[in-house]
Amino acid sequence: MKICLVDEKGAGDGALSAFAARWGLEHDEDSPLALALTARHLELRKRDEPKLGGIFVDFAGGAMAHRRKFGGGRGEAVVKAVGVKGDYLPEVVDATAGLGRDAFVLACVGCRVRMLERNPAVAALLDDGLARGYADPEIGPWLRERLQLIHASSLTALGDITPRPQVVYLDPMFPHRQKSALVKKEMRVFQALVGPDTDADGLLAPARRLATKRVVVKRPDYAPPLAGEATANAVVTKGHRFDIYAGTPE
Ligand SMILES: C[S@@+](CC[C@H](N)C(=O)[O-])C[C@H]1O[C@@H](n2cnc3c(N)ncnc32)[C@H](O)[C@@H]1O
Repeated sequence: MKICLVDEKGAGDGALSAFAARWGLEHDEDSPLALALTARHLELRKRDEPKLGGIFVDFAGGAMAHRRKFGGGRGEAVVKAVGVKGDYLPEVVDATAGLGRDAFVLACVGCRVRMLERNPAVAALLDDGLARGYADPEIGPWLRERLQLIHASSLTALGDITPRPQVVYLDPMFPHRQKSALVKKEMRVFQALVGPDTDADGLLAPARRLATKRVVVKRPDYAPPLAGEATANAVVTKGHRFDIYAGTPE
């Protein structure tokens, strides 16, 4: 994938090309998107709209820390949708990890989550956030146990995942209905990188074969069900639906 790679921490040409090779990235001076290695973290920017600011993954601080400390915990819709109850904490494969927010909410309540992300720049952002999260004295010890990243496409990789999880979680990108100026700044930067996941329908069948208990699909409330497969079972919030499908018992 071509993107403008920026070295702001003085990593040097060798380190920058090793980083590019590791993630399958190619430096492109003319790309409208930049991935900057700064002294603190890896940051994605939209070069033609600098006012939007950069995005990076931060599990230990910022909005995710606030959500961990003051958010809904077991009351979060995604937690209810995967079926957490009492001592039951399902193992989850998050097959469309993105910036890892939903996976982190699940990890915070005690679920083990294997995240799959195919976009190399998103995977690099996530890996950078995980490394800092793993090193954090407060969350590091349990985060290392509960949250892992696999850089792969779920369309092909779901068939090889062992051991099988109880739940597979899907949250593919869906075209936004709001005019782009209204979409949150951060979301605009992310959308510029990822775009709609037009092949997402192909994820439902392999996800249902892999999960031993259920598949949960997050959709905006105006979106049709994934792969046109309607289900009566869903957790509904303001703005979203978490559609629930049966998996394949062992
Ligand atoms: C809407 S975002 C997910 C947001 C995530 N739930 C969160 O809480 O941050 C969708 C992500 O799924 C990824 N994705 C889509 N199809 C995929 C596939 N077949 N395999 C792996 N990742 C995929 C996209 O690259 C994108 O980063």
